[in-house]
Amino acid sequence: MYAKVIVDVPAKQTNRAFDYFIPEKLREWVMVGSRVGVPFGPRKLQGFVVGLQDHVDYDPAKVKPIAEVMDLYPPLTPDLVELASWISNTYLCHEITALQAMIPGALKAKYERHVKISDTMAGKRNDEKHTIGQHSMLLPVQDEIISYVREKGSVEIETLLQKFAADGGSVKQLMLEGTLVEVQLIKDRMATKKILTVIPHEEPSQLLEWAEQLPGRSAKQKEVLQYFAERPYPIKLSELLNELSISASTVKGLADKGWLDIQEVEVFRDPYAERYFRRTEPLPLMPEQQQVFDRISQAVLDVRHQVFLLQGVTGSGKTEVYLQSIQTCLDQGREAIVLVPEISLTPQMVERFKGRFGNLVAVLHSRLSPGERYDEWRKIMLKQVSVVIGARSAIFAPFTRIGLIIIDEEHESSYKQEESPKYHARDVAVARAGQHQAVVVLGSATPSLESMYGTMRKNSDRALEQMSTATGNSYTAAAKSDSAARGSITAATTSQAAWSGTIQQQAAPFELLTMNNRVEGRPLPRVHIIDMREELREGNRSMFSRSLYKAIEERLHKKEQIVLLLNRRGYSTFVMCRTCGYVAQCPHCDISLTYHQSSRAIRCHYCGYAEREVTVCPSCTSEHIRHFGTGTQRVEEELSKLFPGIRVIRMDVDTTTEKGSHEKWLTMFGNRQADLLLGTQMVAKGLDFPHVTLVGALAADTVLNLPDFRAAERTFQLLTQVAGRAGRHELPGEVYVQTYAPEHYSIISASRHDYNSFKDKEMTLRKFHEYPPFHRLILITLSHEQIPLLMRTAEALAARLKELAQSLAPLPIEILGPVASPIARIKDRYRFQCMIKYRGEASISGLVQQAVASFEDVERQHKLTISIDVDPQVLM
Ligand SMILES: Nc1ncnc2c1ncn2[C@@H]1O[C@H](COP(=O)(O)OP(=O)(O)OP(=O)(O)O)[C@@H](O)[C@H]1O
Ligand SMILES: [Zn+2]
Ligand SMILES: [Zn+2]
Repeated sequence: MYAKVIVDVPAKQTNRAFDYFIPEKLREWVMVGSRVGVPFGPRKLQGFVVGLQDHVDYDPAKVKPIAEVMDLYPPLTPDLVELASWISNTYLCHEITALQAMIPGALKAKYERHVKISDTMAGKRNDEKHTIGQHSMLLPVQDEIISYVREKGSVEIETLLQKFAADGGSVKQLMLEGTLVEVQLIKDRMATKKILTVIPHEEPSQLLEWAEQLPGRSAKQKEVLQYFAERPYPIKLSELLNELSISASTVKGLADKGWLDIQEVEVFRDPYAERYFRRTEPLPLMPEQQQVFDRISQAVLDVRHQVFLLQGVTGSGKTEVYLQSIQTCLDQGREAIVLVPEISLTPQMVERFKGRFGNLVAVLHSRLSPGERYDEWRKIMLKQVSVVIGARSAIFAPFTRIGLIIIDEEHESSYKQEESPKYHARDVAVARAGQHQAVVVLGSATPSLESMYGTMRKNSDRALEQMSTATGNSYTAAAKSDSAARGSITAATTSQAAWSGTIQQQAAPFELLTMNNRVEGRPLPRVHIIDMREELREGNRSMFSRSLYKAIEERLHKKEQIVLLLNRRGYSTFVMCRTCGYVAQCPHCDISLTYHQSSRAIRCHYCGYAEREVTVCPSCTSEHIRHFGTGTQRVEEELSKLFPGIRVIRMDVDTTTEKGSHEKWLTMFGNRQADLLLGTQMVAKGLDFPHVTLVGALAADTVLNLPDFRAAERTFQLLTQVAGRAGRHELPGEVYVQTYAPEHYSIISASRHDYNSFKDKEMTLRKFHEYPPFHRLILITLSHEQIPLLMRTAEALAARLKELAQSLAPLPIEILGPVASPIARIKDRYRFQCMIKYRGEASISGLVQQAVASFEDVERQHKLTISIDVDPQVLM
């Protein structure tokens, strides 16, 4: 038997599977998805088994054996292995990068250099050691070193050198003469947590009998046996000691007699262990909810792969539909994955799922410690749970019987990962659901235009797609030919250049489901647009319009609650000299520094560079330096000036870094310990507080000015979402939107809760400008320290792309650029970009791969980087 293994080296030369022989003793253990240790050139590396086969078509003597298997159960399921290959093809990343993204950080390999006693020495006495040819005297310290290593089996070199620090030379000597040999071990970054546990393995009657036999002075031991006779269950050693006020030696004495067992038992680090979740029952559904639920649950029951786009206004009760659909899925004995944006993975959200499904739910988010994350993941692995709720990467949960995948707030840009693998969780979800004949529900009040387009797509795209797949295949040969074998390892025959698996490259059209009403017929809040230019003309220079000011005052009086959104990205946070116009810039990036009031420092958000605040202009020495404070901090100050005694909770990156802080603030707000919740986008999503009757958006339109074709869409989404926080329960809500662009269609549509008019207008514009979703984009960013080389390479790459695009003539492919990136320098590296615009669902990955491959030498020799982003969300 042979295994195909992808090794732990993200490089072009190793981006394919290598063949290894499976030794007899490992046959039972090696499966598709196993982690294995394999010899690779002079090293030993971790790798993933991606395939098994009976024979190889070349001299089997050249195939090296697998050295070890890392896990009892493979950490990846076969469908995930296939998905990794799809991701690598779709998003143009190394396959190992995709595989690594699917397992928890705790399982990433840690390579350790150890020494052990050489095989020839193993059976001998220390003083029988031989150096080359001659017998040598054994120094006492060498004797000690050998005995130490012998006892331990193997010792990390670092540890050994530390222990025998004074005699480092002796260690080296022993290694040189071959008494000690170096071995490389592959270890996990994190071990499972084990706790000493006392286990009674005999009947209570037997325990009592033994208690009788004990002499009188062993009263404590008697007590322990009696304790277990009454309560014959395992208990943590520490707990037992505590409970009976005894010492460990008492219990150990009993264990030595064989009357009790003390064992290390694996425990799960559970971040929610101390929390109690009140059980909830399914609510009787509203008519619109019922219709939607019927469609979804029928597809689940039919075991039919279908993607639904659920467009439901804020407060229409989407979550209840998710919960009941999941129940259908669980009743069928299948599993469900729920993705929510990191930022809205709030305690409120977790509570709703834990409340309904209790211990069947695992939670995965980035605020867990690596240990907690690992343990939640293992609960999935060991099938102790059937629902996982988590951020983006939870789409890789190692379930094997997926029936339903839900993506809440599907329009969120955070579903796209910005580092390699640069996948979009929504597209991965559709692919994975296809593997399982599962249902996908994309839910949002403001669906992305991409998903909306998915419901409009006709089969005419098919023809185009088939055409391009055929062309894509012609690149397979090119990719194959450059696969130089390494050492004695022979290249596997499969090439990864063109997708040939079972995942459909193009899914069937999505089905649109809508819910236009809030539950129990509650009205959507009334939205007022405030023209801030008008305010200025009337002499109001404050950041609050007169009407918003009055509205806040009124809520404070009525003891109702307020949510204020400040979209920080567009707000002035820089340091400027009012005399000469100097703006403090990062010396390493082309970006202005941000003022942080709490630390009185100015910082770069890209590279972390920081300096103390300036009081004198470095350019003209004027003292008229103006600090435009971090948006939210300044608003907070202003609020307490205008409304003395107002209780404000501020939520932004500065106040939510600490673990659990998110939860703390929201609980406080929920308990009405504050009047006003002020924050960045964090306050816009998913929150459901009954006493919030007023929502204000300060500087609503700042995103509109960003150089991004999605600016209008993002503005519309953000305003609709934040407006949706008001009046969700009995009390009706009201919203104030302050803007300098009151006539913009995104703001007008949002104020009327009119998704369709926004969508129609925006679709028309996108189509006209040939932007997504009608065309697709691939962004290629090149960076280097020197402009001339960078420019030359960027131009050559663009030319190469154009040349290759020519050969696909009937397909409309446009190569734009190269141009300097909107942020032209980051961390002292200049940046240029090329954009590829193309039609249809065509896969042009082969073309891009081939073009980029011709610049590999430049990349290596000059440390130039070329990064590829398929379907980019951020164009900076
Ligand atoms: N069938 C129902 N009967 C009574 N109350 C319901 C029903 N369905 C949902 N609700 C309640 O209505 C409120 C709004 O529901 P939910 O938060 O699920 O809306 P949503 O569509 O997810 O909104 P958003 O997009 O703003 O997050 C919640 O408090 C929820 O408990
Ligand atoms: Zn100045
Ligand atoms: Zn910087």
